[in-house]
Amino acid sequence: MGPIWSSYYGNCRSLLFMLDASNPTQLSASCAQLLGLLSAEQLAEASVLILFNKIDLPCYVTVEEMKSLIRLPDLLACAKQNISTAEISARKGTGVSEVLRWLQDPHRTNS
Ligand SMILES: Nc1nc2c(ncn2[C@@H]2O[C@H](COP(=O)(O)OP(=O)(O)OP(=O)(O)O)[C@@H](O)[C@H]2O)c(=O)[nH]1
Repeated sequence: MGPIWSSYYGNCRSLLFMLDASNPTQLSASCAQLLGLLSAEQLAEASVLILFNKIDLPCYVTVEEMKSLIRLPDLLACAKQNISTAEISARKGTGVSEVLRWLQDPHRTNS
């Protein structure tokens, strides 16, 4: 779906980017897609929430290691957007209330 994402950039204020925390083999491709989104001019004002999903599944790489592999500290420092992260399990519902709070937070954006 990545090639058509740009059709949805207009008026986008909030961006939820979901990574599969149970499958590190997708990490580099996901990171490249994330960098593309963060560098899109139309998304410069958007608030970004990076979701590490499927934390209920075992994985040989921890979420902290994944954050390091995608160089999250550098992204937070260099991106124009306000970026937050959350660790969730969409299947079990873990962390989903945090995501809803983020979406409803009026201080997250200026508009
Ligand atoms: N264990 C677990 N499974 C999940 C979670 N979220 C989604 N899934 C399952 O992952 C499978 C793929 O989900 P999709 O929503 O189709 O995601 P996708 O991006 O198309 O596919 P994947 O890359 O495999 O995640 C489905 O069987 C979902 O039920 C989760 O948090 N934990």
